[in-house]
Amino acid sequence: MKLTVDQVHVELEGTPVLQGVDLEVLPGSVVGLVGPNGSGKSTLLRAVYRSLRPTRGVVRVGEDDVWRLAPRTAARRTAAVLQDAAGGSGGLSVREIVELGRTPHHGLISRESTSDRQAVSDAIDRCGISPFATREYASLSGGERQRVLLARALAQQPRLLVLDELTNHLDIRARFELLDLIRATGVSTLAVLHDLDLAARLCDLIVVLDHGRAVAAGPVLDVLTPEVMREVFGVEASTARHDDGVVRIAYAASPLAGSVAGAACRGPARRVTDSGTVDSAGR
Ligand SMILES: Nc1ncnc2c1ncn2[C@@H]1O[C@H](COP(=O)(O)OP(=O)(O)OP(=O)(O)O)[C@@H](O)[C@H]1O
Repeated sequence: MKLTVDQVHVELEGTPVLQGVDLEVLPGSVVGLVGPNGSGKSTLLRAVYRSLRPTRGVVRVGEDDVWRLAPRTAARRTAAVLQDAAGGSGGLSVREIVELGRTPHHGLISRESTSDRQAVSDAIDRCGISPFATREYASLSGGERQRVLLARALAQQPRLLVLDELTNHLDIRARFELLDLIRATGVSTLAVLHDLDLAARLCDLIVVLDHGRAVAAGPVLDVLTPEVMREVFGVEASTARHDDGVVRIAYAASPLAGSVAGAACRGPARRVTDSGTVDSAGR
C-alpha cells in the first residue's frame, strides 16, 4: 500500500521539529529515512504510525488520511518496529509477544482463530526465532529481541512497515539476514537507518532529513552525493556503484568536514527540487 506524507509540520513545545516534509513510499518499495541526530526522523515515523498528530499536513496510507481512520483500521494497516526496550514485556514469552501482533484483527470478544495461529507461526518461522519461542522475551539478547519485534509486526500482516533503527543490536550477518527478510516481505517499508551502507543496500530510494526538512530524495547515488555528505552529515565521502552492483560509501582518510576539531560544517537549510535533488543554492 502506498504511503504519502504531504507537507507535514510538527511543532513540539513551540519548537518546529518537522517543517513541510513530503515523501512517498510506493507499494512494495523500501524507502530509507536518513539524517543526522535530531533531524526529525523518529518524529516523522511517529506521525506516520499515528502516535503524534502533525500540526499541519496529511499522512495517507493508501488513499486514507491515517488521522481520519478508526484507530483499529489504522493499526491493521501499519506496523511499527521501534527501538527496543525490554521493559514493559510483563513476563510474556516470545510467542505471546508475537501474538500481540494479531490484536488489531480481533474484536472485543473474538478468540484466536486458525488464521491468527497461522500468521503467528509464519512470522516466527520467517524471523528464525522458533528455537526460543517459549523463552521469556526479557531474557533475550538485544539482537534476538529485534527479531521478535519484527515477527510481531509481520504477524500483524500490515500493508506498511515502519522501522526505526531495526539493525542497531544486530551482528553483521544478522543485519544482512534481516535486510533480506524485509525485502522478501514485499510490504511497503519506511525505515530509519543510521548506517548509510545498509541504507544503500536495502532501499529503493533514500530521503535525507536535516533540521526537520527533507533536503534530498531519490536513488542512493543521486542523493548521497559528496555535497550532501559534507553539508548534511559533516563528513567527506563519495558514493559509487562497484562492479558487483553494490553501492558503497568511501570515507576520506580525514572524514570530518569543516574543522579539525570535528564540528560539522553545516550549510544553509536545503530542500528537494522538483527533480528530487538538492537545491545547492539553498533556495
Ligand atoms: N517534546 C519536545 N519538545 C521539544 N523538542 C523536542 C521534543 N521531542 C523531541 N524534540 C526535538 O526534536 C528533534 C527531532 O527529534 P527526533 O527524535 O525526531 O530526531 P531523530 O532524527 O530521530 O534523532 P536521532 O537520530 O538522534 O534518533 C530533536 O532536536 C529533539 O530534541
